[in-house]
Amino acid sequence: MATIYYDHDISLQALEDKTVAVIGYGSQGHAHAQNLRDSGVHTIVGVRRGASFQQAEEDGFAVFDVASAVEQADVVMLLLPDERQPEVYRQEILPHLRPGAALAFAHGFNIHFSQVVPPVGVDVFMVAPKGPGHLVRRVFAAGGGVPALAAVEQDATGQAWPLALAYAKAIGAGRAAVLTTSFQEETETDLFGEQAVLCGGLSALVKAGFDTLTEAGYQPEVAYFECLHELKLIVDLMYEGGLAYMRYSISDTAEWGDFNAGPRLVNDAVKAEMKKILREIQQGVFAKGWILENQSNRPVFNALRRREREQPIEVVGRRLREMMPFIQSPEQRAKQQGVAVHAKA
Ligand SMILES: NC(=O)C1=CN([C@@H]2O[C@H](COP(=O)(O)OP(=O)(O)OC[C@H]3O[C@@H](n4cnc5c(N)ncnc54)[C@H](OP(=O)(O)O)[C@@H]3O)[C@@H](O)[C@H]2O)C=CC1
Ligand SMILES: CC[C@](O)(C(C)=O)C(=O)O
Repeated sequence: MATIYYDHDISLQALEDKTVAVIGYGSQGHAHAQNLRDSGVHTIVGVRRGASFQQAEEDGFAVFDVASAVEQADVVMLLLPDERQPEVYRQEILPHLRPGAALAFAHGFNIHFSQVVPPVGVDVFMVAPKGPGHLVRRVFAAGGGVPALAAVEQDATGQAWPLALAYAKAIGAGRAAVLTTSFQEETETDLFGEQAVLCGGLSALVKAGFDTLTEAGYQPEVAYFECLHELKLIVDLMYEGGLAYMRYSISDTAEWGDFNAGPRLVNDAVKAEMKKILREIQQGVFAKGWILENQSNRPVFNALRRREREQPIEVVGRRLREMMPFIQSPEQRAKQQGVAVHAKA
């Protein structure tokens, strides 16, 4: 059984009189920085000059280049894209880390796969929210929290655990659940979840459903609402009350179809493929491929990203969402709530 901490188990004392430098002001960065500040933690931002730098300044933070932020920090939370972290770490972080400072991560990839090797004498911990950064901020601002996994890789000061837990509480995770884990467990389960279920598995399921309906001659708009739009409404029920609450709300006809069709689709062959994906993650095969893809300037990633944006389901979806002004686009939400939208190429 996991050890789970909640707000009432955790003290913020370990962060008192400390400066946290949030490095990167993208999806996770803006959320951590704003939640920490709202929790009374002295927070500065370190990022290169550009859109994020400007946004962090507009959001009222003292913003510095990475090296200057690190020089001032007791806790350095590394929220750059995983693939950029090793180079920035070597050039702009390691030479400026204070002895006894803490180096923190929101995902274990670079520590687990040895792309970042911290010196002895610093604490190394992780607080990995189990949710997208924009929701880490949105849920916190609404009074809730996104659960997080916490781990300590190196405890040089003897204070790494109270610090990690205090950090988790300050970003709102203690309102939901803070689970203790290891860098290895977080890295492998996170990569598996995003590939097999949350992002890869789900996108492929949605697209396959949309294609099946449109190839059979049904209208793309009908297929979009059936296979993508309604998914959010169904998943909201699962989030609130598990599978049982979703099944309580849907018709008995739908529930009967769920029981019968689900296992035919996600059958032993699919589970065998999931196990293969997990093995590739555990053996470092996925990590190696992703590192090499980045070293060669992302030729495959960029081609796939371009192709995916022009899929028929995306084209019809953009048009239909324009007619539903109550669904805020990322840009509208940012304008209304003053939150950052990090543009991706
Ligand atoms: N996205 C998520 O919801 C989740 C992410 N994580 C983890 O959080 C970490 C951050 O990921 P994420 O928030 O997605 O990252 P983003 O891509 O959203 O943000 C990247 C930020 O880093 C800045 N940046 C990029 N390159 C450099 C550089 N060379 N020097 C200085 N700043 C730079 C960007 O600035 P600019 O505007 O100039 O490009 C931007 O502010 C990762 O470890 C990830 O695995 C964990 C859980 C969920
Ligand atoms: C599901 C994707 C994720 O793992 C996340 C939001 O938790 C990520 O790395 O972005």
